[in-house]
Order: sequence, then structure tokens, then C-alpha cells
Amino acid sequence: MTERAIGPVAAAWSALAALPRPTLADLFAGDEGGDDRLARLCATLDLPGGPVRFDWSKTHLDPAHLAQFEQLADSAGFAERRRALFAGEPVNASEGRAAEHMAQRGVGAEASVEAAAMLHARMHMLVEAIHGGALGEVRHLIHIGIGGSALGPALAIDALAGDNPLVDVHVVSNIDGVALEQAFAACDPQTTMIAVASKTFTTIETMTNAASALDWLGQNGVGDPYGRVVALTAAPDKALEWGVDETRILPFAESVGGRYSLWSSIGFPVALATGWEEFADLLDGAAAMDRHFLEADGAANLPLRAAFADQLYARLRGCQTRAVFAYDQRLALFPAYLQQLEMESNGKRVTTSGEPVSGPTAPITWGGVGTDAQHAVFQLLHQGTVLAPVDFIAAIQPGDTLDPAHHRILLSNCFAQGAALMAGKAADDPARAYPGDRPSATILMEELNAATLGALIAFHEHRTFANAVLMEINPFDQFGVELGKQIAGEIERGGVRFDASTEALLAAAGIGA
Ligand SMILES: O=P(O)(O)OC[C@H]1O[C@](O)(CO)[C@@H](O)[C@@H]1O
Repeated sequence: MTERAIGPVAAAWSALAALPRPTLADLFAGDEGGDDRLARLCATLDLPGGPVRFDWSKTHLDPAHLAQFEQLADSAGFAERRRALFAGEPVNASEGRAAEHMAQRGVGAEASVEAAAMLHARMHMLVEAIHGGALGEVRHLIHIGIGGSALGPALAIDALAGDNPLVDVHVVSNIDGVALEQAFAACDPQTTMIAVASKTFTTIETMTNAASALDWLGQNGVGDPYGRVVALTAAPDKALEWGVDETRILPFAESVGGRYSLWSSIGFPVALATGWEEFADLLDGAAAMDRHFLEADGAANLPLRAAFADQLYARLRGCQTRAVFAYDQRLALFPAYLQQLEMESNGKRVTTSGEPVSGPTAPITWGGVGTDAQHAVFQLLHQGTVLAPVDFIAAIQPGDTLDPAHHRILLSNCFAQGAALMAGKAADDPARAYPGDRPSATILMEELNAATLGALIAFHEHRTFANAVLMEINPFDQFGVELGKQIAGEIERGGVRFDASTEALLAAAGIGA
């Protein structure tokens, strides 16, 4: 009996698994030498907002791995899948849809780019009208959305708006009424607008919160609450039906996925808080990263190179998590943003052709801000029994105006952590020994601004896509979130019996009794 022929992708994975595993110390000290490593694995991109350095030298990628990962990318059809993505072809095969978030930034199929530009022009007009006072005094915006309809705006506003936003924005996502009440407490109803952000305009959390926000306006003397609502959606008909005036519905294309929608009208609160120019810079920075991703080949393609390292740790070394620490208070929400981007995209168990995957898919993304995290979770990173590759993100220019010591200490700590994880330290007392050889990557921006933030997010979008290609999965659907929603709906409607544990919980909470 002949053995079943192994396909080129499986063969590339087998070859990768068979490669020698030099330590980071070996790699820096060996033939390659530290300088060569930097030349090979640290690159600076000159982006619209300033240079950004991507240092992957403290990972275990070596020339043999890079060559073999390039072979894997070829076998998995990376160039063709990237072409199809940018051409607006239905790369999200399970839903028969394209994934055209890049068109929102002016890169992609011509018709989609033109359509996005028209919708942006409409959004621009509304933003200018509000800033110009055409809708009365607007001091606050309560932006109501969840998941991709909330995380991007919250991140961008936190990172860019500073202490004096043009409009004070409160992003409310949770159905827990506490979240909405906190926003109410911070806003004057007479000068508050409501943005209802939902691609589908059906999400129960968002629609329930939106209805309560309208009630709040009405109960506080606003004569026409619907007159204060802006809808950000790919389902304009539903928004119209719900009662939003057509002039305040800002649509976006169905081909823009929820977790990729910051660039569409979902970014409206960002433009309102920071001004249209900043929003345009965000798009420009992302577009520069799009062009890099589209044009660079092999390991010179930085999102693809990052995906090689991601796969090295997730598939070849069995790392079940990856950690991300922003040494920048303005990026405190970045790990949460990445959690949705990476885990909702690549937390899958079947390939694009419906077969079970041949290895682990997305690791769990987690993290926080430095230096806080050093005093909380870094113990495990340095001495714990699990290996978690770490990304550090920082900016050379400070975001504050205090004594430069603040920023100097911040950056020193960031770089010290990467060095310590790699070098480790021997000690007679095992409790005081550090094993070292623990990988990290560093993204160092000259400055955090709208354009570099746009590039940073786009880098991670493309990294996520590149990972999906290497694992042969579809990053653009998310059926895994449906079952829980469906069961919650059944509970709300009543009449269905569940397992004994769930029934007891429902009874304890007095639900459906
Ligand atoms: O924008 P919508 O349609 O309200 O969906 C919100 C979020 O819900 C999800 O569909 C998952 O539950 C996300 O993908 C999406 O970003």
C-alpha cells in the first residue's frame, strides 16, 4: 500500500518542524552576528506620521526559518490570496463576501475606493456641520456600539483626542446599564448627540442601549430625541425604519467587516473628537501600510514576517498565548482592540475548505500597559513555566510635557524587559535564576500620532490575514459568536428548557419564572 502523498503546505510545515532550534544567545553570537541579525530582522518604515521601527531580531527567526516560512507562504498561495484580498474578490468564502477595509483608506478595487470616498465625503460634511454648529451646540457624543463598532473608536479617541477633544465622546458598549448611566452622568442632555454604530443595526446590546439613550434625552427635556441621532451602519434601511433621519445616516459597505470598520463611518466619533484632518491622517497612515503589505515580497514584508514569528511560536513551539504591552498610556486599549482583531479573526478550527485544521490556530492575545504590567504579570513571563512571546510597543517622543525623566524611565524599562527576557540570568539559587531565551519583538514609533496609529492598526490587520493564510483558514467570518447569542434570544423569548445547571441559574436570577 502506498502512503498518501503529503501536500506542499504539510511538507513545508514538516520541514519547519525539523529545523534546528538555536537559542537567541546563539543567534546573536553565532555566524550571523548581532549586526547581521539587526540588518535581517529589524526594519524601519518611513510612514506619513514618521518612521516606525519593527524589530523582530529577538525572536527565534533565523535564515533557515525565514527561507522555509517563505516556502510555506508560497505553498499556501500567499501572493494569490493577497491579490484577491486587494482586488475585492470574495475572500470571505463562507459568507461569499469581499473584505474591503483597505478601500476605505483608498487602496483596493477602483469602484470600491470611489464608493468609500463618496461616503467619506458625506461623513466629512456632517462632521463639519456639527463642528460649525449647524445642529445646535454639541458638546458631547454618546457613541453606542459593541465589538468592532466600539473598540476601534474607543482606541483611536483614547490615543489621539487628548484632554481637549472638539467633542467629548463616551463610547458605550455593554448592555449592563451601568455603562450607559456612567455616560449619562458625564453628559448634558441638551448638548448631547447619540451615535448608533452597528453594521447590522440589529445587535441587541446596541439597540437596547440606543433606545434607553433616546428615553434619557426625552426625559431630560429634549423635544425631538431622534433629531439628535446619527446612525453608522451598513444597513441604512434598518436605521431609517428605526427612525433616524436620512440626512444623519452614514452608511458603509457590507464588505467592511465589523472588526475592520474603524476606517468607515464607524470612525465618525474619532473625526468628531479630533477633527477631520486627524481622521484623514489615520486613513493615510493605514494606506501606507497597505501599500507596503501589497508590494513587499517574502520576509521583507513586515506583517508577513511577524506572522512567520507568530507561527513559529504558536505552531512549532506550542505557545497558547501571545502578550502585547504598550509602553504608552495612550495605547492602553490596544491589547483589547487586538484581542478582537486576532481572536475573532483567527480563532478557528476548520480550513477554508472545511477540513479540520492541522495545528493550533490563533493563540490567546493578552497584555496591558507598561510599566504597570511589570509589577503584575511579568513575573510569569520571566520565570513561569509557559512560554509567551511578547510584543512591546512604544514611541520615542513623549506624549506628556512633564520632566523628561518620565519618558526616559518608561522607555528604559521597555527595552530592559526585552533584553532581560532574552538574556536571562544564572544564579545559584534556582528561585533567583532566569532561564532567558524568551522572545520578544519591539515596534518603536518616532511619534504616536494619527498616521502612525493608522499604520500600527493596519500592520496588525495584515499580520492577522497573513497568519490566516499560513494556517489556511478564513479570518473574515465569526460564526463562533452566534450560538451564545441565539441561546440568549431563546431565554429572552422563554418557552425553551435548558440543562439543569442553566435552569437553576435562571431560577436563581428570577428570569423566565
Ligand atoms: O456592528 P454590529 O452589527 O452591531 O456587530 C457588533 C459586533 O458583533 C460581532 O458580530 C460579534 O458578536 C462583531 O463581529 C461585531 O463587531
